[in-house]
Amino acid sequence: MQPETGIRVEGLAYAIGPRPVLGPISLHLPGPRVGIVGRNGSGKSTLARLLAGLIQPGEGQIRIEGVDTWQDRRAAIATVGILFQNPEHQIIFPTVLEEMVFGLRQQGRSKAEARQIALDTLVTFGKSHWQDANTDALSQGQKHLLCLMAVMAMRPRWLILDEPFAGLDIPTRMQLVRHLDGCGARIVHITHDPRDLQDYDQLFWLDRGQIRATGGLELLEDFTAQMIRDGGQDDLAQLAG
Ligand SMILES: Nc1ncnc2c1ncn2[C@@H]1O[C@H](COP(=O)(O)OP(=O)(O)OP(=O)(O)O)[C@@H](O)[C@H]1O
Repeated sequence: MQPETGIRVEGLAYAIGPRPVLGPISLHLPGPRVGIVGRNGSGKSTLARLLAGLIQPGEGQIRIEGVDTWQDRRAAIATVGILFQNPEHQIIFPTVLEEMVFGLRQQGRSKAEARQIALDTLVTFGKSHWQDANTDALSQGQKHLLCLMAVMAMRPRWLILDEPFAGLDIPTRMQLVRHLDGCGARIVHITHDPRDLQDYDQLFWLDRGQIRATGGLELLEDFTAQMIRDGGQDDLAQLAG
């Protein structure tokens, strides 16, 4: 039998209390680059966390390269990494090297091996001089890059990006895109901003927890047109039930 490839989402649903937040959805994301676009509150972060195996599906299953990301956590941390919108939610150690070593230790590597891989990764990114830097003293863009380096040190086959460029200026964004393009992982990029997905050809539109459309770049035009129509309304006034 051929090994399973890509991301398979089957009957995935998630609710918070009585309130359905996502799904049920079924998808096959072959990669290498998948874009998911949706409005605020459409369920993007929930989907990102489910894909990375950080929260338990209410119903259904997610398999990435055949690994059930919730059931098999050990295999999952070798298969999928996630970058959050806010690096402050990811960085917990006082120095760059310690931050990078942590995930590798979680993968079961020895101290010496984890340290060596972290140092090698810093060399690959041209950032060896960062190893003893204080993480608190990094700029927002530098914190994003540290998170990317820390996750790439773990050599995931897939990287889930949850609005990774929100709040970054144009040069910082361009530099991060360059690093991402060269990182070698397959990517699921989840965002509210269609401009982030101009180079993506497998696109999905997430709307109120459901997949509203699937397609190529034309999907971004439809999404933008709908967003402009929504902008003419006052749906911010509606509170979630
Ligand atoms: N802890 C929570 N309690 C209640 N409702 C929640 C909670 N977390 C998320 N939700 C609701 O679930 C829905 C999906 O949230 P999610 O954060 O996944 O959306 P999103 O598309 O990432 O939003 P944004 O773009 O604003 O970050 C939203 O309607 C949100 O209000």
